[in-house]
Amino acid sequence: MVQPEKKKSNQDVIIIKHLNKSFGSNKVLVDFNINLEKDENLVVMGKSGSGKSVLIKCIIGLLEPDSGTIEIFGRNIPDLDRNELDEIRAKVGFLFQGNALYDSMTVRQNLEFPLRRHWMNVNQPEVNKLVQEALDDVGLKHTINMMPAELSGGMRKRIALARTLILKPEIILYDEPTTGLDPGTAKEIIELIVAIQKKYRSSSLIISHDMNCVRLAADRVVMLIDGRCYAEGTYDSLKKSGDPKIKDLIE
Ligand SMILES: Nc1ncnc2c1ncn2[C@@H]1O[C@H](COP(=O)(O)OP(=O)(O)OP(=O)(O)O)[C@@H](O)[C@H]1O
Repeated sequence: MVQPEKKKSNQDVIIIKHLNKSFGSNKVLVDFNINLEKDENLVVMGKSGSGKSVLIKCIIGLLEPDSGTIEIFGRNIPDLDRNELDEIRAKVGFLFQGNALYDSMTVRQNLEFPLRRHWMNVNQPEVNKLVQEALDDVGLKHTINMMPAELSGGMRKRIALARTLILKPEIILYDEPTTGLDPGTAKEIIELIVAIQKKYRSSSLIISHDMNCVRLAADRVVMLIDGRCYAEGTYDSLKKSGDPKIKDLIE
């Protein structure tokens, strides 16, 4: 097993300890431990069916772990009630794999939606400014009055990212952000993720099995193998590993 490298900072925004989650006899997460440091892009890699989605669902409180703790900003997610979870969700952006845009709403209405839900006191001029700024961040100001169906797959991903960014989240969780995109568009999305992290100094946890995403975006990589954090390190350090399970995943 590859040992963790020396840590960059002591500020962890997510700390997951001894997380266990099974479905019947299927042990998906087994004593799983990771931390997300402030200002880093952490990629969690794993094969199909390894438990990446289960992990992200536990983090956002959609699935209840069997045991273990998931601390975000010092609050243990499984202990929170609906209102407390909502407060945390306003500070933790989540980019869904399928984007989850509302097809019957324009781009503007999609972006206004989280503001109306979480920042009820914000006035219309401020809403307009935030919508423009979020669209500018993803390079799609001209799509403001378009419907999602009029956009390409890459553009829909960018709009979904703009909708995540509009609440200025301190943490962003990405669920397979490049799935379903052609390699060129996927690379653009990865570059955007890196640019966003630099601009807002946010912390990102990215679930992915896309090697380009790992190579280009990850400050640190965690390998989810057999339900555990099997290895952790930079892409370069893991690439040099002789461990067959690591080689199998990274190649
Ligand atoms: N609600 C559920 N009920 C029963 N089993 C589930 C449930 N959700 C996930 N699983 C099981 O947990 C395991 C991990 O699934 P998960 O979706 O987390 O994999 P993944 O790593 O995200 O895969 P992929 O890359 O294909 O999306 C699988 O064996 C799956 O069948």
